[in-house]
Amino acid sequence: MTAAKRRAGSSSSNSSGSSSSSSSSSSNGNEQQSLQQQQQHGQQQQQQHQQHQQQHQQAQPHEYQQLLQHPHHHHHQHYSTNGNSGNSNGSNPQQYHQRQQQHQATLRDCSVKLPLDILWLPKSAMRPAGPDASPTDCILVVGVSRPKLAVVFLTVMLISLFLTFHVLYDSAVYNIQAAQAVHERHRLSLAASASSLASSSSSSSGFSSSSTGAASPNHLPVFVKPIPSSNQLSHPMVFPSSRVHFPKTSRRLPQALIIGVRKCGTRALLEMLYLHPRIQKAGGEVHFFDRDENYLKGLEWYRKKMPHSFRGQITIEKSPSYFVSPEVPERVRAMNASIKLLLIVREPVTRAISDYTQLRSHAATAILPLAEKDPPTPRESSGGGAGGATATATANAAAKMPSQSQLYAKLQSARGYDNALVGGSGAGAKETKGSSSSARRQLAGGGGAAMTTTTLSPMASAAQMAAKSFEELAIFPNGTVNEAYRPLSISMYHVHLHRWLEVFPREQLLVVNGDRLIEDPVSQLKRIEAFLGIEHRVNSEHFYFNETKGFYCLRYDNGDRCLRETKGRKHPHVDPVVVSRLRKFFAEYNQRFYELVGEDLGWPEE
Ligand SMILES: Nc1ncnc2c1ncn2[C@@H]1O[C@H](COP(=O)(O)OS(=O)(=O)O)[C@@H](OP(=O)(O)O)[C@H]1O
Repeated sequence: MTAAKRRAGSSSSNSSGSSSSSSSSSSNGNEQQSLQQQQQHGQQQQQQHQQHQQQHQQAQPHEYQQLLQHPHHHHHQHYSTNGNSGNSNGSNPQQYHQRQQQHQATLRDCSVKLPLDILWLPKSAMRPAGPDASPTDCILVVGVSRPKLAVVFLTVMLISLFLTFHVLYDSAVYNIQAAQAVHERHRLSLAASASSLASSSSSSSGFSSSSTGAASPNHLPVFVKPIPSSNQLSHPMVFPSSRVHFPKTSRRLPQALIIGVRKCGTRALLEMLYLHPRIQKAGGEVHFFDRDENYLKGLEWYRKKMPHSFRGQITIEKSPSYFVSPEVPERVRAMNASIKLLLIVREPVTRAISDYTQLRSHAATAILPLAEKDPPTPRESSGGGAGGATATATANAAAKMPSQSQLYAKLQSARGYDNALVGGSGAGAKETKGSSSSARRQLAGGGGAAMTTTTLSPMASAAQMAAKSFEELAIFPNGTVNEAYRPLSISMYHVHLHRWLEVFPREQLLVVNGDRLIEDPVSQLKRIEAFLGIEHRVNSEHFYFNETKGFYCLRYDNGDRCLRETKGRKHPHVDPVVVSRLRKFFAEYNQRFYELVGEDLGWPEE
């Protein structure tokens, strides 16, 4: 084989040598002369070639016959004859045949080992020699001596090529997605900063940053994870500094849901879980299952609201009002019957007070600018236009404030309670769209005996809401508990949980103790990791206790974060007699809840 190649090399160098001599002659004479010379030269070459072929065929006619009949065998002879014919022709024919046999034996050995045979032949061997054929024209014949092995060999090569291409493609896609994620985070960060200037509302909370250092307890700056620098990307999952990079991400429907309960630490739970490299979270509350207008948009709409995740990661969404919305369990099951459900609960009275604190805060935020501006036109708000607006606000102040429609939307959401149940018909009731009078009743103190039927303007409603104390709203003057008061009815956990357990098996739902999550997050997270089937990764190094905030804050590679100021609000003082009264009231409900979940959470009964 090597000798055959050498032969081919020398043939080609002869060929180039002759072409260079022809070019030198053309440069010496005129064009016609050189043309004639070239023609003569060509004819000479043809004659030489024909002579050479005739000699060759005469000397070894049987080789060409063998070639046509048995090219592999011919190859061996051709190789040995061409490699040694000069010497062998002049030597002892016996020695020649011995050498021939040795060569053939060696080549047979090689052909056994290699699946491919490469045969280097003059082209003339494959077709009748024509006038234009040159002795230097050769043809490379590749024969397959072991076809099965060759097929395997080619398949492996093709697969390798495909995989290489695939990896390159994936890494390109990954880079594009990474760039988009950075851009998106940058956008969110700017939006969060803008909204924090406009208002301190807490619709879908993020973080406040303690890493900025200057945060005062009363006005912590709003924080949505920091804008990453080009070489320091903050997302602990998508851009891990010391984590494995998986090539492909896509938006996936959630495999786990935090279904509630409102004000029990749903945000804290989600952010803490997000410390785990196997968890991805939907940024805001999507309200897919509890809002008809979203649900009708379909699962594809919902999926697009989900973050990009790698294969093997778990996407989690939280919308606390899922827990109290009657139609949600069935809808969730229709999406994924084996979804894992996380329910975080707190001691019911504390939860109710927290709920009241948030509602009052929303009402207060809404009421101030409303009092300083004209009431909105009907086009701006569905909430009616009456109200004691004054025209004293300066244009400057107005420019800094959120728009009327924004404020009314906020107020609506405070009244609408995230579209979950309200008022007079107890814990299982559901708000019907546009039932603003029932919402107003809620703001004014709930249903029951003390329920007012007066139609109130949004501002008046908000004013009432902000003015009434928790005690007034929770307990009627006659001393009975206002069960229809929504912060209380949501705390009747067993009523809502019952609906879920009619649809999902108990083992698909994990009850997280929200009070313990505040005091000892790691122990609760361990349980959740086990429930979700992911390795234990979130530990005490991920947390530090922030004295100013009075809560654990989260520790990332690139800084420390506390939840924003709407999480961990200071609660108003509530008369201990009322607290005790409510705890007694809830004792029976709590027992039923313990029975449902199979665990005594030990909430105080007075
Ligand atoms: N680490 C940490 N930091 C701050 N806040 C924490 C934390 N862990 C739990 N919590 C408690 O979370 C309560 C808010 O609950 P939610 O996030 O479910 O509220 S919401 O329904 O989404 O509005 C919030 O309730 P309030 O204290 O009444 O504000 C907190 O008590």
